Amino acid sequence: MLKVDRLNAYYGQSHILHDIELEICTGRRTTVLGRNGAGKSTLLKSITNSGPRAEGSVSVDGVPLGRKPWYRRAREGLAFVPEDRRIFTHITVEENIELGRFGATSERPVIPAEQIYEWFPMLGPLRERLGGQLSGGQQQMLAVARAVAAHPRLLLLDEPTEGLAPVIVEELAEIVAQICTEMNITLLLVEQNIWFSRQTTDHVYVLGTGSIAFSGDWAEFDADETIRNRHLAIA
Ligand SMILES: Nc1ncnc2c1ncn2[C@@H]1O[C@H](COP(=O)(O)OP(=O)(O)OP(=O)(O)O)[C@@H](O)[C@H]1O
Repeated sequence: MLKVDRLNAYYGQSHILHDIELEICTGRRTTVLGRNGAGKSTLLKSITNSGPRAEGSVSVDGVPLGRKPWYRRAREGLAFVPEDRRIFTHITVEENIELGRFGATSERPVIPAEQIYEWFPMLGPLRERLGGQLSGGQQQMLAVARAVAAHPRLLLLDEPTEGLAPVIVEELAEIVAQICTEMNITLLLVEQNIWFSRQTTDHVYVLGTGSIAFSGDWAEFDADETIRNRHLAIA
């Protein structure tokens, strides 16, 4: 479904990503693990054309994405939750979710509000609260809720667990896994949190400094101590 071919990305003169190749089939859930500074956010920003200068090709279902920005792709079923979440702070939780709905189509009908609050029980009592009055964990829940409100077919998540309390990480993992399964969403997650990745995905890439160092399932990942020691600094 999503294919990334020989992707190179640059910030000014700095060559950050080197010949990245990724392939994610429909309905698969994939994580890209990497240390701080490995290039995870740069990868998602390159795919979504929202930052670095990128060369190479990114296609969805065989159609090259070109330079059209990702926020204009909601109606194509593509959703992205960036690291900074982009919550609208001066409108309510309900209105933030409402805004996410504009990307729905007749083939991918809008998700009713009640279904969203069932998936994200934390948000129900906060419906009338302004986005700017939420905690970090509540904002992250809202960012994911808004992204799924239009029933996407492909969801990109940039380090959703960053700065969250362990109990919220656990809740978010359960929700992400449930939603992706129920709606058959293809997921590309970039993370440092291996536990969260393990709960939510079935295929792992490891990004060394700017290039793919490993690709496999969790059993293969667990068997490869060298990869974990060299690129993730865990035993
Ligand atoms: N706007 C920018 N301008 C110049 N260099 C940048 C910019 N953003 C990131 N970089 C550099 O690109 C490299 C990869 O950064 P990136 O943010 O993609 O890493 P990351 O794996 O997402 O790390 P983190 O987990 O810390 O967010 C780093 O060396 C970083 O300093």
